[in-house]
Amino acid sequence: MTAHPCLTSSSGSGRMASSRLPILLALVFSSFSFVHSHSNRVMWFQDLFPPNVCPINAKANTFYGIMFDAGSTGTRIHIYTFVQKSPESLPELEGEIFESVKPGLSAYADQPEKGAETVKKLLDMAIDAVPPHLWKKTPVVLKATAGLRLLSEEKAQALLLEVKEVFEESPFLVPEDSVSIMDGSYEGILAWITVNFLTGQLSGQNQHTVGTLDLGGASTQITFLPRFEETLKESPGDFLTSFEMFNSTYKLYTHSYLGFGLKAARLATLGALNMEAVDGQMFRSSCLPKQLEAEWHFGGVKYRYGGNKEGETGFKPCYLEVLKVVKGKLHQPDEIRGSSFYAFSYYYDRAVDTNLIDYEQGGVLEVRDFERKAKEVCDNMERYNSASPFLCMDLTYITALLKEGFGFRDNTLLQLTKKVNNIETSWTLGATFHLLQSLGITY
Ligand SMILES: Nc1nc2c(ncn2[C@@H]2O[C@H](COP(=O)(O)OP(=O)(O)O)[C@@H](O)[C@H]2O)c(=O)[nH]1
Ligand SMILES: [Ca+2]
Repeated sequence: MTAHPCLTSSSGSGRMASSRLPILLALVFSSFSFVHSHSNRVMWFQDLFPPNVCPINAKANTFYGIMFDAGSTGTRIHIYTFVQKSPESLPELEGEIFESVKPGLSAYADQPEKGAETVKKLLDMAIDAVPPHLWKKTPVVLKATAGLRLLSEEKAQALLLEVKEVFEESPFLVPEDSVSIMDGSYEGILAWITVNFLTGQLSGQNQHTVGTLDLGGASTQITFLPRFEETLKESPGDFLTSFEMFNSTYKLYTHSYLGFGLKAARLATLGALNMEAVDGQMFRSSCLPKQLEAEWHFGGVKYRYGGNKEGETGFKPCYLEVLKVVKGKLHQPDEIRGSSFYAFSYYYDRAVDTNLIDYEQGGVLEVRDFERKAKEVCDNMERYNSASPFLCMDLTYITALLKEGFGFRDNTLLQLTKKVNNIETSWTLGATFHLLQSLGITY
């Protein structure tokens, strides 16, 4: 029996999202979201369309791009669908299938084959999602971020090599350099491209671009388009990068701070970052519940940590501890103090965890909202015991990073966003545009 072309199958709980986003015109959205929970599930529209007009599989002008984000805390696949309506028009982004696994590749530092296996499982989703006749034309790329940057060259390369083999055994197009560690400055720029593309700021005449803040597990990025001459003059040279996209050149301020992601900051606060032979040693902090004693695995290393049994706990001593991690370590461009930023990843997750924003909707916060919440959590540590024991430390770190690290004001506005028009706000979309452009497929 021939399968209906609308029939897709999925190996996990992948999410299919779609939104049509013409690139240079005003945005018109028609979106839906769909959750696969079993394999071989029929798409919602199977009965609505005869096979020859199936809206996804039957389009001759549909093409795909597969981008893996090998982050420090997880590996994610983003399968983007594009549609070119006529030879003259620019392709539109139609939708995204997204799935993730934990832990990230760096947790397999000593078992690279096992690490690559997690990538293979995700790639099987793409086999189901992309019609077979397009496999050969669909590029697949993996870019690793801070988790792999922190591993030794040898261990990182062994992981990348195994992943490359998985790609080469797949039916997809494997471009040169398909598996690599991404330069930190690209991480910020590509996320900035994604957010500003999705919010329509890269099209038309009046572009009011927004700055972006990404807080990962091991590194954090800040990116914006400087408007003031002083910013260009006063920023260190390697914080400014020119980038060409959609026929425009953007001179962006961007920096990736390695070791300043949320989880790396936990280790730094505990005094355990970059420590050799930490096995058995107990790290204590006033940011943790007094009686707590536990173990934590990060980047393939086991850490023992606990509260200040006898000493102080609460926001004040915690803030002082965290301050040591950030104070004087980050560049503070004056220009950003009064502007607003899009913030995602762990900024978003911790705001959701503490009911500052809704998980689906996101929301707008001021920097001081994180501080207020940090005080509430740290000064009532036992009440928040059910959530992560690191909640107080995480919120205090976010507060210190924003205020003392980047130099934001208490009332600086943060637009907390996970998705725009059903597409994940991740650097992966910007990276896919860049990839398609470099392959001459589009843009
Ligand atoms: N909005 C969004 N957040 C993501 C995505 N992928 C990862 N994150 C968030 O990124 C954080 C983890 O950072 P990770 O990428 O593992 O660490 P990094 O290597 O230091 O960047 C978590 O808060 C995740 O929720 C995504 O596709 N979209
Ligand atoms: Ca990341």
